[in-house]
Amino acid sequence: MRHARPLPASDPALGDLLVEGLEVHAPDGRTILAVDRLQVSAGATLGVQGPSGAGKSTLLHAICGLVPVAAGAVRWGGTDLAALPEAARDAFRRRALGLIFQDVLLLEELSPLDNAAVSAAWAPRAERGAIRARAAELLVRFGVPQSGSVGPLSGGERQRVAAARALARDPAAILADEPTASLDRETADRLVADLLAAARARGRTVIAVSHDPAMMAAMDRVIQVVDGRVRQ
Ligand SMILES: Nc1ncnc2c1ncn2[C@@H]1O[C@H](COP(=O)(O)OP(=O)(O)OP(=O)(O)O)[C@@H](O)[C@H]1O
Repeated sequence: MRHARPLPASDPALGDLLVEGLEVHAPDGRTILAVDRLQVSAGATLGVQGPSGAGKSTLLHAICGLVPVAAGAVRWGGTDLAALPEAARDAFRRRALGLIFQDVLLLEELSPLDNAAVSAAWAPRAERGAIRARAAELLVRFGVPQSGSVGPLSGGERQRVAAARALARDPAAILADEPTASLDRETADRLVADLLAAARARGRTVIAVSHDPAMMAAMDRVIQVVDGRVRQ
């Protein structure tokens, strides 16, 4: 992987998230999400619940700059992600945000450790050792082997490798979409406990979409998304 300039270290002082007047439209122009105001303090954990098709994933994608927005602002501290061009949004996301999505895409030919430490590839040279060390530590904590290929890993183990990957660079905020969807109760509870403990220990923001009541119960605050609207 080649990058013109290494990205600076993750910024722990990213600040609060403030979403204002946000609108996301489908390609046919239909409004699929409209948020008047949503604030998440730096270091807080927020759960997002709601019926299927309500707009939860769209909200998460807008918050991390993965979908273009038709109107409004998505401010992380002083940066309005919605106002940035796509390349700058991508750079911001790589630098400041850790993503754990439902479809866990791992590099099949690499080991769990190489997958969890993959962000070292685009980090400045001086940070690479720390990222790899953190990735190794997280895999131990999550109970996943570091070596071998990821091919034979179970869905739950893959989910935990993805969580370690999201946390290894120590991002200022972690955004998760149904991180416990494919896990049994015990594994889900352990992942949530580990994820929140790791984030809280370092004052990191967590925003998680989930249908899992146990996960929602562990969050500082829970909002509902219904018909493309946020109910606080
Ligand atoms: N690219 C798109 N084109 C057209 N419609 C879309 C697009 N993306 C999302 N939608 C629609 O927007 C609505 C919200 O979708 P979204 O995936 O955000 O819901 P969700 O609450 O996350 O659902 P689930 O819980 O089933 O994952 C749905 O009606 C969906 O069909």
